[in-house]
Amino acid sequence: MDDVLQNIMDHAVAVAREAGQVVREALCDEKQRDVMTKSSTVDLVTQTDQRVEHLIIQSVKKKFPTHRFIGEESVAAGEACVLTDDPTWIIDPIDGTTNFVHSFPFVAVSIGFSVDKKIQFGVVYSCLEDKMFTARRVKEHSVTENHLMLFSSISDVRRSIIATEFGSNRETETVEKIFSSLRNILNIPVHGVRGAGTAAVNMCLVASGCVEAYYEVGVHVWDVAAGSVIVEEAGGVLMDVEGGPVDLMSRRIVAANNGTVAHIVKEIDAFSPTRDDAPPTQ
Ligand SMILES: O=P(O)(O)O[C@H]1[C@H](O)[C@@H](O)[C@H](O)[C@H](O)[C@@H]1O
Ligand SMILES: [Mg+2]
Ligand SMILES: [Mg+2]
Repeated sequence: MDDVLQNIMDHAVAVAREAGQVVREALCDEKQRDVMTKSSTVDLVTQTDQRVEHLIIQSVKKKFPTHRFIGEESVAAGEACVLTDDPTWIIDPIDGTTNFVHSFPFVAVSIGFSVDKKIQFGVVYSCLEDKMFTARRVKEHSVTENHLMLFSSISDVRRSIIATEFGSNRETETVEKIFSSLRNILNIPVHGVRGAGTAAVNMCLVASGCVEAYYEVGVHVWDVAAGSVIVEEAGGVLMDVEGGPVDLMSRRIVAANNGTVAHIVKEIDAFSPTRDDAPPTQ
């Protein structure tokens, strides 16, 4: 199985790079950044998101015809978001669509691969930085192209930088919760709070030791599937925002180094968005 998995992972890296090239070219063409909206007026999608997801799925289907898919834009188009034991590609064609639309320079292609409901490997290609992050759920972990993982050993949360995002839900109660968590964390006080505008890149920042923790409520499984392996294989931990094991379908995540995770979890004003795998409402 090892060689088989490596073969699949090599394909994921190659197709992520190909997809990244499409994204880079699309950035120079305003038409390809024309905005449509999904769950709210600030939940953006472009024809490039759809095109890149199609490219990835078609490329994988040719090589691995029995594999299944959970893709952000396919789910938006009505496909079910159900993780089975079958080999499944979990795809976010453009993580950071708002960044893409505004040319804010952090945009990633994120691909996680799951078997038996466990993510086996993750590939995050931060395509404007041209950084490829990969990790496989075995002892080995690697970040190609010299982007070494330098995991943070800071255990004093007051010396940390915490990454988070504001998401795309602007309901008053949600915004209140987001600011309540942010206020608690700033008041620790931490050195700073940052956000790259993409969950996948934020998780790679944790794996690289650039930030000590990343948390968000409202993410989706395609935002965090790949990053989850990258963080764990770098030596980090994943947790639910109220402590306990993370559930990638729950839309809640903390990814952190060991020293700060407990402190961050204490400060988050948690809430529970509708799960990714909830049956559709009629
Ligand atoms: O929709 P895309 O794929 O760009 O992903 C999301 C980000 O990854 C979130 O962290 C972020 O908070 C946003 O919700 C953003 O939408
Ligand atoms: Mg995303
Ligand atoms: Mg996306």
